[in-house]
Amino acid sequence: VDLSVSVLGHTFANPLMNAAGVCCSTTEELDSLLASASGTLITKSCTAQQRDGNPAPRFKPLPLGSINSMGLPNEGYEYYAEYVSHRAKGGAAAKPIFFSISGMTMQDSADMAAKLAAHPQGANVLLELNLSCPNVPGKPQIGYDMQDMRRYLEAVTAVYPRPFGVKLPPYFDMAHFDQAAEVLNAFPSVAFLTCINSVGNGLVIDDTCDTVAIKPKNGFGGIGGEYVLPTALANVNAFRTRCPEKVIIGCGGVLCGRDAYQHLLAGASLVQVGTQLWKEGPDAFRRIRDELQAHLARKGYGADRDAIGKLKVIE
Ligand SMILES: O=C(O)c1[nH]c(=O)[nH]c(=O)c1Cl
Repeated sequence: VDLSVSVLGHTFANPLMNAAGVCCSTTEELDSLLASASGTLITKSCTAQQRDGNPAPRFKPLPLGSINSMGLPNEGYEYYAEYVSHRAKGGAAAKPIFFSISGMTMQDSADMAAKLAAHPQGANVLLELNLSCPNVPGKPQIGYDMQDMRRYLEAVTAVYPRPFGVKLPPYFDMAHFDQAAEVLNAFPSVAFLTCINSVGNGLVIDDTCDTVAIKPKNGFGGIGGEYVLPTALANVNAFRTRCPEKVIIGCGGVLCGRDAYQHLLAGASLVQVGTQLWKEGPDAFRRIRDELQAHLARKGYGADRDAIGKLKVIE
């Protein structure tokens, strides 16, 4: 089965990649993804300057997923810009690299986007603008404020001439799907949507000691893993149908090849792996890729792209 996917001006050997934030904060981690069976990779969401992030414990793996309130720890924009200078390749050896930006202010995001636009490897980098970090105390999610989201996209499109994408939070109401899609469709250069970021502000309790699992925000943090697959699939499909000109990247609840297949059916062209990558390491990509390949073959598909958006409803 041909797993290659050609979207956004690039061809990927397969649709799998990491979710921003997981196994992608340092050169070593990023190189481990580059060496893995993933189709491509994305850098940790960066801010203008290096950040330590929230106090630990700030991440906990769980039987059915994970909770995190990292607080945007990252090495700063220049570190990741330097990384893509050596690693992003065009031409035959292409492994285009996604670059996640999550400025502490709109101005910071616009400034970093302008720098990325001028980057020598700019044509081999795909910007994913993070509008959905749920874990910086005092900073409400941009993706949940439609006017804020519009202002952000106006500021970034004013300085970033290339097609780019946004990392969206999960929405849970049809009216919100409609409102968000209306804003996003007003920006043709927003070429892809990554659905979803973690389900914000869950609370995990360790009842052996009657205590919350993580320290920041009195234990409130973003939920990932098995818990979120139905919500992720709904968001992939909702934006697939509302934004037909945009590419959808699925993220959320992918543990195995069949989960990735479900994201394709829902309308995703690429599929990100977060919590399961954290638990299993980059070898997860070979396993999930082979499982996806086997599943598509069993279903009689010649290529994974033939499955994209093929979800049937009950008439
Ligand atoms: O706390 C984080 O660093 C974080 N954690 C998430 O679950 N999603 C994000 O976009 C970010 Cl930026």
